[in-house]
Amino acid sequence: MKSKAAEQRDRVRTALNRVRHQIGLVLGAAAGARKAAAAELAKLELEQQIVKVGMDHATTEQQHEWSRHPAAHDVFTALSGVRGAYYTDWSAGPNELRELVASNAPGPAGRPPGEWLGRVGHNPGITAPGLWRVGSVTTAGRDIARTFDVAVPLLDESHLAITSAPKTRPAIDAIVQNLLIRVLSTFEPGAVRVHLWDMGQLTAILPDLYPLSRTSALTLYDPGRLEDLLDELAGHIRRIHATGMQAGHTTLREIRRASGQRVEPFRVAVLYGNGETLEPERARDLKRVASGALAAGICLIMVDVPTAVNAAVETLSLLDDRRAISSMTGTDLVVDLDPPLPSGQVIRAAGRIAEALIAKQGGPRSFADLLPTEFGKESSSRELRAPVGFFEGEPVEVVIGDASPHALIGGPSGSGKTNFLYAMLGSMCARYGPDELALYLLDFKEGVSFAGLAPGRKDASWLPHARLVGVNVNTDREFGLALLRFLADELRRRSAAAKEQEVTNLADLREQDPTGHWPRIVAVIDEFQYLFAGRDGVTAQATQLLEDIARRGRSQGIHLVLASQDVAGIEAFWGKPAVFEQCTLRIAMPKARRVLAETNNAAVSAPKWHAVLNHDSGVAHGNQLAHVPDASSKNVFVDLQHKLWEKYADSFARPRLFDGAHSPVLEQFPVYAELKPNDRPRALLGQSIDVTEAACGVDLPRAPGRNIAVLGGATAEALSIMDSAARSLARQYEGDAVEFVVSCPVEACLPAVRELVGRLGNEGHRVELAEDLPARLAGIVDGLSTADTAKILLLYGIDAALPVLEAKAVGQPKSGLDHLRTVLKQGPGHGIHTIGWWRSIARLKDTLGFGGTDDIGTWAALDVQGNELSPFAAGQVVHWSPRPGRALFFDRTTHGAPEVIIPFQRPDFEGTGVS
Ligand SMILES: Nc1ncnc2c1ncn2[C@@H]1O[C@H](COP(=O)(O)OP(=O)(O)OP(=O)(O)O)[C@@H](O)[C@H]1O
Repeated sequence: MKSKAAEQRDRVRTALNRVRHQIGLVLGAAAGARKAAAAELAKLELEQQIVKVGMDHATTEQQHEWSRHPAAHDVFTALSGVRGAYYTDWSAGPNELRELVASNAPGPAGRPPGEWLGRVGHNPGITAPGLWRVGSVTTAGRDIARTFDVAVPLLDESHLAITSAPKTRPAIDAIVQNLLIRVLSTFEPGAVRVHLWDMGQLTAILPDLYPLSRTSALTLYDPGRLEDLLDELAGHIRRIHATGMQAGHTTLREIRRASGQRVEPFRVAVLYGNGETLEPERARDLKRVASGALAAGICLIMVDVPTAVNAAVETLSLLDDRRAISSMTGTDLVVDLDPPLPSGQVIRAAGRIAEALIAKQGGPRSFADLLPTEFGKESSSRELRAPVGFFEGEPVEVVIGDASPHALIGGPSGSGKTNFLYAMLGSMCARYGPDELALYLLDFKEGVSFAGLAPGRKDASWLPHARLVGVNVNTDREFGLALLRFLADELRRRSAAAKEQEVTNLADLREQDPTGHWPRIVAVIDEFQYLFAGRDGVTAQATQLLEDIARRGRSQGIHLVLASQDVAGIEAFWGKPAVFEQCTLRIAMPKARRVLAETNNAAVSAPKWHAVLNHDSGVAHGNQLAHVPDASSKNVFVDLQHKLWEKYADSFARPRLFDGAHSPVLEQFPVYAELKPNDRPRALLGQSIDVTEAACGVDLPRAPGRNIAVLGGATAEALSIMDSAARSLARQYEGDAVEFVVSCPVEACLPAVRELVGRLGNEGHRVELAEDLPARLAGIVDGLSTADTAKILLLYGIDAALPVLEAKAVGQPKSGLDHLRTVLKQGPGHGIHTIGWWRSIARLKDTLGFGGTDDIGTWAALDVQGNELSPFAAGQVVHWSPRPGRALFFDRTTHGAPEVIIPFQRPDFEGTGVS
């Protein structure tokens, strides 16, 4: 019998064995699970490895290694299953992609080159293909069905950034050139412009496209001047943005869609960098351009330019010279790049596009192309708008209105400024009738550039829009001043009318006052810098008036067009920024300096017979290049003028012609012809330098001081003034109601004087050529108190008579000079007026003695200096530079300051020896 203890031990042992068994079981299960897990892990690792490398991409050794894996069979079976299923789904994928590319990259954008290369595109550029082919991707399987096209968006969709791999420049050039020729071949010529910049080279960038470089379709930039390209692009962006904003659009695409017109070409700018970051300023500019470019139809293709831009960018990273990774297809797919298009074919294609573009531009257009089919159909109520030239066949317009009220035109001599003015005036006059546009034309140049616009001897026609034509005014700056004064007066008149109608601009005034005559006024002043040619009163007044007109003319429809040959003209503005700033329309002829903004060099490179038009104060983005047709050749403008003249001449008055080279003729002066006997005779001395044709005259009432002194040694002018004064007075007295007493001690002048005496006598007047002047004066003084007949004393060269006058006759208390002084002092009150010619001021002073200058109430000075005249002009400073054919005239009763006049041309007569 087992002891109790033994039994207990057996029980424990048994229990322990059971536990051991259980533990063994658990451990066995755990080991099995672990093994299974390890196998699963190995299987998954294998699967991962296979997926990573690709079932078909493994090397033979790899394949072999995999096949030795215990799970190889399972894994390959599973993966083949998955892949099979996937490819069953994907079988439609390549096709879908092909169709997608085909529909978004039609024609040259995506089709093989044989179908289009060498043909000129027809797409007008209102819309653009969305994608442009660069290559293809073939997915695993290597069967044709799994190859699909790869294309990138460009133009207004996305930029493209290309990153090179070593030795891939030719491959990159091929990508870029293929893309560019696809783009260029898609659109009609002119619809796309390509800009090329390569940091490393100037000339050898994509040479196959060079045939296009003689057109605007291709522009190359200096390697060191990326800023030029960026500035230009920034300018386009700003301009397009501004145009779009006005019409309520934010992108060029919207503007095109809304207007149905291309408006602006697409632009593709290719930037070749070197993989290094740009200098900070350029990088900033580039970022700025890139962010606004797409909305303006500008696309950047950046090669190795590692600047992150804040805009849509697709990427192509080259793996080698045939393959790349594209952001369009993701990193798993390798793009097989299209091979370069055959160089010869690209050159030919570029050549054809260039020829088509040149042909389309139609070569130089003619003046007739600027003219509308029907004349005078436009209203100038809001603005004046007229084409002045062409760019690539498209008209380029000048706009003068509230936004661009005044124009500044600059260009060196011979650059075509005058021609431009003619083109502009012709184009405007053909569009706007004389009721809509009134011209005031002034040319300070020597020559007669505007003379043909007024009726002439050879051609009786005139430009009906012209109200005033001033030529040969280079010495008559006062005429410029007169024009400015006239414009300032007109400005006031218009302001007053606007105020009365409670409006603020011309358009509204015309609306409120439809029967009023409110044409837009354009005042053209060629070589305007002459206005500022001296440090004198003319310059000061001209500056003030010009500033006033420039500032306020805008809203009253008074516009200045200031032209100048050289920098001097513009320098005249220094210190007068108001005028300069108001000239927001700038027109720079080739090589013009300072007309455009300082950093804007467009005029430097402008070709002959072109002009850079800029409505934005000369800032680069406002540049518009235009070929200006020849408007100045024989009969070109004249033909238009004849047509306009026939149409309007009956209803509009002829313009006033002021020709500084011609003295006026008294007999041809309407004021002279209209003179009749009257109580207040008026002596005409010459022509006023004024916008309206006015004679300047001296009233000779019976009042003290009403004598006239002609001062200076310029004989011809002095005779002229004496002559016109006498003849005009003669017409205002009945036959013998006046007596002319004439004296002329100057031998050389006697024939002229005798001629006048004869003429006055023939007209029935009492006229006496006094031989003994002292005696005659004594007689006049004696008869002063009883004088009833008016007397005009015409005393030529009194200074020559002074010795005789000073001598006292024996027994006489008074000399002839004393009598003369009495006549000068008391005569006018009794209707006895002296018109005397002193050849020097000193002699006049001698004549007057200590009695002061009051008896000389009016004078006309010739070749005497201004400072000598002060005592006769109430002590004021007198600016006067004597010049032939002009006199300085002052009438104490009517003038604040003296004015320049033009003595009349004395009728020719024989035998005077003085002319
Ligand atoms: N667009 C053009 N096409 C053909 N010929 C032109 C053109 N522009 C100007 N010309 C010719 O060039 C010459 C000089 O032109 P224009 O008189 O207009 O120059 P300018 O700049 O006014 O010179 P200047 O200030 O010396 O008068 C003229 O004989 C004119 O016929």
